[in-house]
Amino acid sequence: MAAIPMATAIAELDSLLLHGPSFSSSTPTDASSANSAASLSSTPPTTISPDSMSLASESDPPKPESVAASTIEAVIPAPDTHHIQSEQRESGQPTPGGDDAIVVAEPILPAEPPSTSRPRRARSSLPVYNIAKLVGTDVHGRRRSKGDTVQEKKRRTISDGTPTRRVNSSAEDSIDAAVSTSQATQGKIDASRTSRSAALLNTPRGARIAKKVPSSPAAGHLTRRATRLSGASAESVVTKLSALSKRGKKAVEKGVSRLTRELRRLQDTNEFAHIDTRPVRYTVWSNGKYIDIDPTQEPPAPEPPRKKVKVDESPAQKDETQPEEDKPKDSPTAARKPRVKKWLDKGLYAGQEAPVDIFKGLTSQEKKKLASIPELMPSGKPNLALPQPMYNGLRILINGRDFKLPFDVCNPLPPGQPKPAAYRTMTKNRFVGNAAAYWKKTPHFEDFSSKCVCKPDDGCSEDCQNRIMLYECDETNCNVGKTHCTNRSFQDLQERTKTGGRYRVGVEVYKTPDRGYGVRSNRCFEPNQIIMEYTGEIITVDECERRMNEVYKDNECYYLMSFDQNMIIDATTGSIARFVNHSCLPNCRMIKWIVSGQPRMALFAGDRPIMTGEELTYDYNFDPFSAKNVQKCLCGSPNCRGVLGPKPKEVKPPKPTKDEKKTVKKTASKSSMKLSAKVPAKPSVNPPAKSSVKRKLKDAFEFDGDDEEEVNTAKRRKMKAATGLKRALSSTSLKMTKGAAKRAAKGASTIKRTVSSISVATKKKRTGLVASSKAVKAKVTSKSKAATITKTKTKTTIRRTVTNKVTKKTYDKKAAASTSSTKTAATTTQSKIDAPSRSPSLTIVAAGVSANLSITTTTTTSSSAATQADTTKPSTPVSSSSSTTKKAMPKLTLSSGKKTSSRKVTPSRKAIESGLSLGTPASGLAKSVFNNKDKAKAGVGAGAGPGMGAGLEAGAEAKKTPTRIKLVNVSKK
Ligand SMILES: C[S@@+](CC[C@H](N)C(=O)[O-])C[C@H]1O[C@@H](n2cnc3c(N)ncnc32)[C@H](O)[C@@H]1O
Repeated sequence: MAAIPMATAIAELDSLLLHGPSFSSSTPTDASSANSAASLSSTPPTTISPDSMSLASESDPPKPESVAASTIEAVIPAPDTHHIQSEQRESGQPTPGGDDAIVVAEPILPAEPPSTSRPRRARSSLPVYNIAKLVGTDVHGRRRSKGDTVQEKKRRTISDGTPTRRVNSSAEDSIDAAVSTSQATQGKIDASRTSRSAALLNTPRGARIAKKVPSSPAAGHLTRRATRLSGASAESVVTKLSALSKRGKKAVEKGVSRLTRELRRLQDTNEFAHIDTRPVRYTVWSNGKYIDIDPTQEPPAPEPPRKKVKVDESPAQKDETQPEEDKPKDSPTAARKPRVKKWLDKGLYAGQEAPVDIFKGLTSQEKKKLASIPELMPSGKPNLALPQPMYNGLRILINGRDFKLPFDVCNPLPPGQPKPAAYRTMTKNRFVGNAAAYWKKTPHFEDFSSKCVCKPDDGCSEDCQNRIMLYECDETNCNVGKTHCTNRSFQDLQERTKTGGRYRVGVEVYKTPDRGYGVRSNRCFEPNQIIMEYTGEIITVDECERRMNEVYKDNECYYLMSFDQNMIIDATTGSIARFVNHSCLPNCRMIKWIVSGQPRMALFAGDRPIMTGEELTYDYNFDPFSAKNVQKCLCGSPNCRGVLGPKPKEVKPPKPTKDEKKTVKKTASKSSMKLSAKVPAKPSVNPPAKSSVKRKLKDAFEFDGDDEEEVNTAKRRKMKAATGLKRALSSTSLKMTKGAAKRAAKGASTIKRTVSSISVATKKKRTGLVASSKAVKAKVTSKSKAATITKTKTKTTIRRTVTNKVTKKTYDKKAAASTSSTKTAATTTQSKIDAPSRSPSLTIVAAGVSANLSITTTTTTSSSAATQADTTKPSTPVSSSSSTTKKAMPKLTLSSGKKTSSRKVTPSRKAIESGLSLGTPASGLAKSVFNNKDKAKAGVGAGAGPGMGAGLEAGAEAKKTPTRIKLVNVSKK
């Protein structure tokens, strides 16, 4: 092997690499050399052909044979002359690296004879690619050509900074390409040598490289080694090729040849080789959120330990609830101990004992019903797997109930309802002004000190006398105790709502499409269940009048309701019950109860359950007093009355039987007082005329259309009462009345009241009633000027004044209660006579019939109104006003007497409520005392209800419009 200068060898090697073995046929010529030189020095090509010099080494991989060639450490004979070689020889430049340099090169192949075929460049069949364009770098061409620095910035480097090819195909690129190809071919080529060879080029880059390239081979070797260590070049294509078969290699070579220059430029990078040198970071996700854990940051401070629960815990529980940090660190197992979830062993009601006595807690009726359902009777063997619900299940099974999912499971109510403008709420009634004093003077139920006589099994249900009288049971008046008592609605309400929440409160205000605001249910309610209390300021009539004239004169809505006696609830400041609208077919009732001696009004569900989302309504029994104030009713019920007006009156009384006539006779003769209020109304319309009497009687009986069944019952009862009354009225003469009044004055008249078989009287009181014959006569002649009801033998005097500007009615009532020692055949009951000093509607309780027995007299002239006004002069001892009738009510016997039994006369709770609901809002006792002369301000007195304001305003129209005189009478036997 002949030694040749190293420079020559390198030059030859470069030449070889640049041309590539495959191009050897075309390279030997000088023309091609010149061509190559031109190519090397040219600006980056925009078009590169496969036979271009710059691409030759890239596009044509070495032959497989050359891969297997071992490293040659010798002189490599130059296959052909090259212009660089020539230059070197001519210039006599020393070979960089010296003679001892190790050159790694592939074996030299024998030169092929010159090809006779046309030059490749001329071959139009070969595709021509604009690589720069393809890779998107052609836009930088001009800038680079001007020596822009971008050129340098764009240069890719391998890990140790060794420059590789650039996009353009300048001379240095060509050299770099050659070097890369050489590396790819042999994998052992010394980069420093190549760089040196590049440095030999007479180009700016050559000059730069010449400066940078270290002169010592060791330095170059280091660079080489570092390049290999980068990981990218070590896994070169050629290395892979060596492991492939011939065909596989060809395929790879073909693929490689198609690699774009850009990709090839990148193939040594970590990204290309998918080598991620960054440290691995594990992301942490919690509850669907990415948690950025910065290892440099300190872990967050542990949460402060929670407050200790006061309840006693077992040691095991304590151990579980103890925070991790509190646990001893020397017991890692304890710290890692997972929390154990406890599951019920069996069934929904696991853990609850099956009731031993399934009758326990049921009412007597429920017990009876349960006994009639064999399926529900205990089989003797308790079902431990699925015991029945302990508390309510059986009751629900017995009674049945419409079912709806609980509120929090299924809430059909759309949220975000518009709410009324801020208004002041009041959860408890507040007496304003003289109202409190007035109430204290009123003979209410303080003297009702006896307890009910219910048994625990009964649970103060339908027959509880407290319930019948609309007293709520409490510790003082209940015989069965809180556990069994079911007559504690207001207490239940308080219990239910004390913790608040939509479901517990159960109602919400919402905007109705056409009636302003309304109230709807947020939950289900059972029939007759208390829903919410109607609270507000309790004011006197005078105060109400003042407010109407001064404060509310411009209001469209009034929230005034007749409450008790002459008092009114003004809910302008009050509970949201004031927003409850009217319906002619309501699902609720407004009922007044006495709770711990105080009157309270509340909205109760009607006779059917109320579903979630239903609008709550009750019948206002609205009396507009004037056509001017009539409002159209928009309740939309099938039986809608069309206007917000009073309940219809109906019921044609049947002809009385002989027995009834006799009874009436007796009744009339016995209690003349009861007629004192009634008599005046009657003759005013029909002195003796029977047809008129009939009509009046027909008018007299109102009924509540809420409950059909109840209505029927009420009708029957009313009919009986009506016959008696009719008879009494028709046969009453002045003389008789006078005599009766005398007897009453003597206390001979006994008022009986049959409520139930339970005697509730604790005090015997005698009531004397003096009804002046003059007053009665005046009433009969419709001049009713005065009626004096005087109860003598007691010293209690109640002055009740319904004040209008002109009208005043004064009652002197000297006994709050009377005694009854007389007993009926079936029941002997003496009730407290004056118990019904509650609102007139409540007086129905005594008779067990429809609460309000009203006689409406229509007077059409102002003179009659004036006459009435006269009757109400303060100086005149009272009269036929509604107030009078209220007081007289208990004294009018409606029961048929002889065959009266407790069962017969005991009103059902529904009947009472029905009657009450009738009486509460605007049913208007005060309406009866309608003082035309004074512009109907008497209407305020008891007009009550939302319609009261209208009643007041109607006063102006009083002279022109018919005056309604409504007398409400309830008698007691
Ligand atoms: C006590 S307020 C009831 C709450 C009232 N909707 C509000 O927005 O304040 C009574 C008034 O509501 C209206 N209203 C109630 N029920 C009605 C009905 N069924 N049809 C028409 N208007 C009704 C009448 O204007 C009535 O004077």
